[in-house]
Amino acid sequence: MSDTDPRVTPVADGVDLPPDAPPDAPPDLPPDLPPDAPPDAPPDAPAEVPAAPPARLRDLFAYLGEHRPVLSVVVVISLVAAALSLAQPLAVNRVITAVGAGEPYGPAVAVLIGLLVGAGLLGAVQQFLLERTAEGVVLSARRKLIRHLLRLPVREFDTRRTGDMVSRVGSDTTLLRAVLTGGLVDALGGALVFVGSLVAMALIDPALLGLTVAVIGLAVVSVVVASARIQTLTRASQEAVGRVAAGVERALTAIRTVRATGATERESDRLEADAESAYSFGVAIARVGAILWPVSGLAIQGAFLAVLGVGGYRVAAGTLSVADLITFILFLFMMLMPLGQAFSAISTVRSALGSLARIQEILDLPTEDEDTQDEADAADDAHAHAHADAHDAAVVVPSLDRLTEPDRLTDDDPVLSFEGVSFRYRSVVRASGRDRNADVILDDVTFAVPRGSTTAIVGPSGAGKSTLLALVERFYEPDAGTIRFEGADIRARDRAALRARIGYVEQDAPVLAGTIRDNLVLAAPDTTDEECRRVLASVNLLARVDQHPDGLDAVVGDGGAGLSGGERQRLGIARALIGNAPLLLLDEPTSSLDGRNEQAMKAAIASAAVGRTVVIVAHRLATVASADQIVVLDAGRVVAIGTHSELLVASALYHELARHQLLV
Ligand SMILES: Nc1ncnc2c1ncn2[C@@H]1O[C@H](COP(=O)(O)OP(=O)(O)OP(=O)(O)O)[C@@H](O)[C@H]1O
Repeated sequence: MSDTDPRVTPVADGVDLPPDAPPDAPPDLPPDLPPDAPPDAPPDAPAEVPAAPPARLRDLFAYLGEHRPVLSVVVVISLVAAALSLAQPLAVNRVITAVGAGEPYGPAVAVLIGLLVGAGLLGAVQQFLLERTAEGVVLSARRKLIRHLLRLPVREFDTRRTGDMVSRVGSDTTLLRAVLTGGLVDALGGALVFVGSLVAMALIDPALLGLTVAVIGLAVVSVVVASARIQTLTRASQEAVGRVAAGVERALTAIRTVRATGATERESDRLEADAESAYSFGVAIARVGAILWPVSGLAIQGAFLAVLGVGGYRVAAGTLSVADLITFILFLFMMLMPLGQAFSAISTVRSALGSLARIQEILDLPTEDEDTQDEADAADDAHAHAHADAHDAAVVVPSLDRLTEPDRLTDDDPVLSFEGVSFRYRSVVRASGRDRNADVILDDVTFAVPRGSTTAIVGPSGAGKSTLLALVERFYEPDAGTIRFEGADIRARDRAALRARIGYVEQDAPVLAGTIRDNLVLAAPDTTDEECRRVLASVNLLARVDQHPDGLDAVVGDGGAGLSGGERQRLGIARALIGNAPLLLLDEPTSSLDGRNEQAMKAAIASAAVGRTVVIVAHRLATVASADQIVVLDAGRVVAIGTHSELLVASALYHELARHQLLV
């Protein structure tokens, strides 16, 4: 990365901390890093969602609430330890007084040693409990995030970067640990020591105490002001870490393309720039932290010197005893210790709040089941649509009250039907702000899929074929129209129950990292090996699996590395078959298959079709020429429906597609 690259303008230079900046204002980013846009967002990154509001202390305490019993124990321990500490100067006073008076001082020394050992032991127990609870806080934050992330509407994954979400689970949660280990609970016990010391010092010499408080007050004010910046900077730093993770994920998932296009250096430079950005925010945090240390150091030294000077003068003047001055100074240090802890607790809590905002941002999103956004948008659109198309009788929007009960279905009723379905991707509409009609992906789509049939959907790339399948799976909701499955509007069915009745093989990544068996039994973990082998044989994959010494335990990497495109797709079909769902949605890969693979794919589809209804998005007409019906989609509209031979005559577009694929 060159020094002149504007993207790596050291943030440490840009992130100056104007004293009058509001606590939650974003740091002054370099000119090309506007606060509302992620620095270095790659041009192909999905539209970023706006940043969530900063987290509050109340949100943080919600995480500690689960651990209330053990934290109560810790607080009690820390209060007892504080009391033991507070008693130490008094014991010292007794020792000095006894020595001065020539009395036996052994018992006083024994008490002092007892106090020291007791405080030390309690400290160890407290430390362990705190560390364990801190791990518990991280664990519960991770659990919540994982549970929530995996249940977000599919729509959210269109606009968020995977690596950034991974980083929230891995890195942001870790910062929560510091809240407990970084002194918050210590500070509670410390508060007792602090107040106790203040009282003792006030009793010994109120004037000296006034002097001490004045010196320390200055330090407290500067620490509180500076720590507000830490929260803002930590948030920015964690955003940068999220971008690094997202960038690494982007590059690694397309590593072959990156290598083949000679983009390795550029990708590497870009990632390093993101890493430098994280570094720069880290340095800015360190700078603020560095201000805190001398401030607390100065407070300690200043208060000590002031007390020593003025107290020494008063001892000389005979208005204060030596034992009282020493006791006062011991209490002074006792008071300063928790103050130092409080300083560090303030900054760690601020850091944690910075990260917590990123965690909360995800947790505040509605899950797929709670989500009403699509429905609300769809209602808006249906309204607008009704106005625009009032004259267009072709757009049929059946209402839910026309539902057919599934148990009243006859064999002649279609298993699946689209009735006047229209759809646009919300992310595109929101991000572009363009004329919404320009983004219509499906427009008044109507067709029925007879029970037991194989229905192919064909059409040019981008016609909306895969989107049709995504709507059946309820990854998105239609803006208008109704999709019925087994007679019922799919919106009236529970998503999980609906999906359990449908086998879905997606186009791009039908294989998960893991073993062949892991992949097969994803939907039905109890499936036996015999059943796995039977299904693999039906999609013509058994011989391939048996070639491998590990058989069903053979590992396939991320994205199915180790299998060919056709094999991955057939493994996906096998997985869908194992669930034994009555409807199979199959999105055929776009890549050209060789003759043998094409035959294997045709055989797999034929096997899948036995006793089932199959809807297959087909890019290669040869694989679906024998389908019972073929739906031709063009720019989101159904332009023809028929069999292969009918369409060759009736549909110019189909004829054209067939001609290109040398089928006529
Ligand atoms: N998640 C998404 N967010 C926004 N737009 C999308 C999304 N998925 C697809 N699109 C757009 O919707 C249109 C239809 O895409 P779809 O994948 O359904 O087409 P397709 O007919 O299956 O194409 P292909 O044959 O190339 O697979 C395309 O213009 C595509 O860019």
